[in-house]
Amino acid sequence: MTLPRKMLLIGCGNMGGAMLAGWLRGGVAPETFTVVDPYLETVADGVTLLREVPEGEFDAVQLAIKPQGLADAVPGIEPVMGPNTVLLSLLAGVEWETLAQRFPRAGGIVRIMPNLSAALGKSPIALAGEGLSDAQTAMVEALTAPLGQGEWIDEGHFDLVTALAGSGPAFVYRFIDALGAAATSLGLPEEQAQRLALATVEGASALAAQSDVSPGDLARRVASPGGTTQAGLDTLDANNRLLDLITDTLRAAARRGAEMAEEARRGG
Ligand SMILES: NC(=O)C1=CN([C@@H]2O[C@H](COP(=O)(O)OP(=O)(O)OC[C@H]3O[C@@H](n4cnc5c(N)ncnc54)[C@H](OP(=O)(O)O)[C@@H]3O)[C@@H](O)[C@H]2O)C=CC1
Ligand SMILES: O=C(O)[C@@H]1CCC=N1
Repeated sequence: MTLPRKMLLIGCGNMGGAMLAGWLRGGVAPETFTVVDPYLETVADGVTLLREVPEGEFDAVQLAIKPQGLADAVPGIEPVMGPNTVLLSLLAGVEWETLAQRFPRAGGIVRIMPNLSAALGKSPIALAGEGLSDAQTAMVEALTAPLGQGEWIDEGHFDLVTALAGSGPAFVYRFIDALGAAATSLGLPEEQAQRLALATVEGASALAAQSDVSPGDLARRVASPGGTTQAGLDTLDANNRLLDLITDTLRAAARRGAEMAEEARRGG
């Protein structure tokens, strides 16, 4: 494990903040981190908070700003890059090649796609990069370890993996809401319905994560033949309703990633 000695975090909002929380929770020394964020008010003890990119050398620089802010941010960030600096980019859609053109002096560039569960060390983390030394690869993998399950992927799959694993929590949160709202519309008090919906999804996903059988088999275990669950599953599965809806959902998210790649390529 070769964590960076000094790491610059540019942008510390929803996702950057979740990652920082995950690193600190995982025992990474707070003194490792310098955060640059225009309005963030506080950071954990030991972390340095700045308004502007400082001078100096960093082993790793993480970009966690909105993709649409990249063009404006580049001039301020580029000077901190050097042959010993690995750039990690969370920017959805923005391709490795676009980053390489914007940051030609970076010693290595990696696209990284976690989700908000990084704060709990439970995020899938997709990684894509090329030309990294063994030491740089080891550093990136050491950084992902406290946040969850790192996995190198083909960059051609990045938009789809972003839809699945980056945006995915939002789709799950919608499902929890729908479970509760549906029960409310059928007569259960709202607060009780929401509480039961959340507890059900929490328990079901924890069991699925620990189980040695597939989610499909678990669903079959819940469903007694001719019972209540089967009646519900038949409704979800009729004409592939749920599968088609989720396929359309991932397709729309991935397509937006491809559009954002194009916008970034054109300099947006
Ligand atoms: N949210 C998520 O679940 C996920 C997000 N991502 C990616 O992470 C990135 C960040 O998303 P998210 O955290 O949701 O966005 P947020 O808007 O919550 O966070 C971005 C932060 O960066 C700050 N910022 C903006 N410009 C600069 C700058 N030039 N220098 C330093 N800080 C700056 C913003 O400040 P201010 O608001 O004051 O402008 C804000 O605090 C995006 O590229 C997104 O694609 C990837 C996976 C999941
Ligand atoms: O919505 C977005 O564009 C980002 C990428 C994945 C999650 N949030």
